[in-house]
Amino acid sequence: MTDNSQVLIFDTTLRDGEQSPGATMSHNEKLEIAGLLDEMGVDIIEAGFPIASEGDFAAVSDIAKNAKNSVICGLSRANYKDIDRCWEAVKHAARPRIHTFIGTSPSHREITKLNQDEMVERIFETVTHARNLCEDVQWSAMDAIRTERDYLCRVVETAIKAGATTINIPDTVGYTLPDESAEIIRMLLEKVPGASDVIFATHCHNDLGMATANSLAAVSAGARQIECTINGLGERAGNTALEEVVMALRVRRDLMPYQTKIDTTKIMNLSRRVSQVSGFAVQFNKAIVGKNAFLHESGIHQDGVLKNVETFEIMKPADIGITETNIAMGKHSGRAALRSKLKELGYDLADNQLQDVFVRFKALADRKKEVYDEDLIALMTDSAANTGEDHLQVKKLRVICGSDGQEADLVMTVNGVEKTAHCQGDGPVDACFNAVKQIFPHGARLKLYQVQAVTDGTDAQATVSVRLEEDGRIVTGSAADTDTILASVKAYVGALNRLIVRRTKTAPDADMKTVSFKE
Ligand SMILES: CC(=O)SCCNC(=O)CCNC(=O)[C@H](O)C(C)(C)COP(=O)(O)OP(=O)(O)OC[C@H]1O[C@@H](n2cnc3c(N)ncnc32)[C@H](O)[C@@H]1OP(=O)(O)O
Ligand SMILES: CC(C)C(=O)C(=O)O
Repeated sequence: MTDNSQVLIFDTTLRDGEQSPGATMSHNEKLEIAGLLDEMGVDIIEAGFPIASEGDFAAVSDIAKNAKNSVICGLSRANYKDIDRCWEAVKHAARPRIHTFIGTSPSHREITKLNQDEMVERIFETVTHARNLCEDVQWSAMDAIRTERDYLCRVVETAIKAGATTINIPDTVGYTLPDESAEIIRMLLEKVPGASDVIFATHCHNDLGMATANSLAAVSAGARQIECTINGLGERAGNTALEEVVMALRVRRDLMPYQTKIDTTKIMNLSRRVSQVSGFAVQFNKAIVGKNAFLHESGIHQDGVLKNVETFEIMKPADIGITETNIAMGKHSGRAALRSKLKELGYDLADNQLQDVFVRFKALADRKKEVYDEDLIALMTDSAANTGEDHLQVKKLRVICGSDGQEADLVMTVNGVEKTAHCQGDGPVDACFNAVKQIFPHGARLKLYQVQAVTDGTDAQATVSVRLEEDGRIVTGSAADTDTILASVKAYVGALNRLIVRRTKTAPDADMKTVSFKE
C-alpha cells in the first residue's frame, strides 16, 4: 500500500457476525448485504467459512461472482482441505483473498495438539499452499493477544516468509486494553523482519466493551486494516462496530489523520438492514446507529441545538444517512422545541396559542413516554375542533368494564350547569354515550364512530371521530387521548357542540340557554 494514511475496512458481518447465536442469514440476504457493503466502499468482505457447510460455500461463491469493487475473502483453518475449499469459492471474485488462521496461544496449541515448532511448520506449509493458489493471503494468529510475545514474533515472521500479504492480530476473547493493543502492533513492526512489507490488521472483540478503542489504538501504532461488523454483530459481546471506527476516524481526524473509503451516508441503511435480516435489534443508545444516537429530548438540549447544532452534536445525522428529525418530543421538552416541531408540521403559532398547546402537550407527555408527530397533529386537530363555543363540557368520567357488564359515571356541564348520569350499556363506549344522552337528550343519529391509534404501543393516543346527523345536518367531532373511552366521549360531545352551533346559526334568534333539544 502506498498511502500510509489509508485504513482498510475489512467487514466480517457475514462470517464472524453470523457466528452470533441466532443471527443466521439466508443465502439471498447474504447476497444483498454483501452488495450493500460493496456499494458502501468496504475494502474486503469476509463472506463466510466455505468448509463449514454447502450453504456457506454457495454464499461465498455467489458473493464472489457478484462483487464489484470489494476484495472477497473466505476463512479456512490451517489445513489443505479448508484452504482448497475456500479457494474454490473465492476464486470467482475479481479480487479474491484466502484467509487462513490458527490459534497460537498456549491453550490453543493444546487444542490442535501442536508444539511450538510443529505449529511453525504447519503455518509455513499452509500459508505457502494458500499463496500457491491466490496472490492475496491473509494469515491470522487466533488469540494473538494471549500468545507469548517472542512466539508471536516467530509465527508472524513465518507467515510473512511463506507469503502472507496481510497479518491479522486478533484479540479473540476481547481481553486487551488500548495501550497493550498498540504495544503489540508496535513491537511486531519493530522486531519482525519483513513486517513493513505487509499490512497489519486488528480484529477485536467487545467482551470488555473495548473493541473500538483497541482497534483505533492498533491503528495509531501502525495497523492499517480494521476488521469489524455492522452494528458490532459477532460472537459473544460482538466485534468492533464498523460504524464506530469509521465515524471515529472521520470525526477525530485532528488526532488520528487516517481515512477510509467508506461512504458514511450509507451506514444507517445498512445497519437497519443487518438488524432486520439477523433479527438482532440495535440497542437504542448504541453509538452512531442507535435510535437515540442523534435525538435530543430535553428542553435545554433542544433549545441548544435549535440555536446552534454544534452545542450537542459532534457529527451530522446526514453524514450517516439519517434523514429524520433530531428532536424527540417528550416530558422534558420545552417551548422552543414545541414551536419548532409544530412549525415543521405546518402550524405557525402565536405566543398565546403556543402557550395553550404547550400546557396540553405537557399533560399528554406526562402520560405518554414519547410524543410523536402524529400525536402533535392530533393535539392540534383537537384544539382546532374546539370552537370556543362549548355549551357542553365533559368534567369527569369513570368507567367500569369487565365480564360483569359496563357502567359509566359521567359529570358534564350544560351551559355551565353541572349534571351527572350513571348508565349501563353494551360495552364501555355505549355506556358512556348513553350517559351523554341522559344528560343532554337529543335526536341526532350516530352515523360514524371510528377509532384510530395514531402511534404504536399500548400508550398510543387514539383519535376518535364521531359523525352525527340531525334533520339533514351532518356534524363531526374528533378528539385524541391516550384513553380511548375518554377520547370517544370528547369526540361525541364535540360533535354535539357543533350541532348546537349549527342549530343556532340556522335559527339565529334562538337563545342557547333555553333552546329545546329533541329527545
Ligand atoms: C475465533 C473464530 O471465530 S474461529 C472461526 C469459528 N467459526 C466456526 O467454527 C464456524 C464454522 N465451523 C464449522 O462449521 C465446524 O466447526 C467445521 C466444519 C469447521 C469443523 O467441524 P468438525 O470437523 O466437526 O470439527 P469441530 O468443530 O468439532 O472441531 C474443530 C476441529 O478443528 C480443529 N481446529 C480448530 N481451529 C483450527 C485451525 N485454525 N487449524 C486447524 N485445525 C483447527 C480443532 O482442533 C478440531 O479438530 P479435531 O476435530 O481434530 O479435534
Ligand atoms: C479467525 C479469527 C480472525 C477470529 O475470528 C478471531 O480470532 O476472533
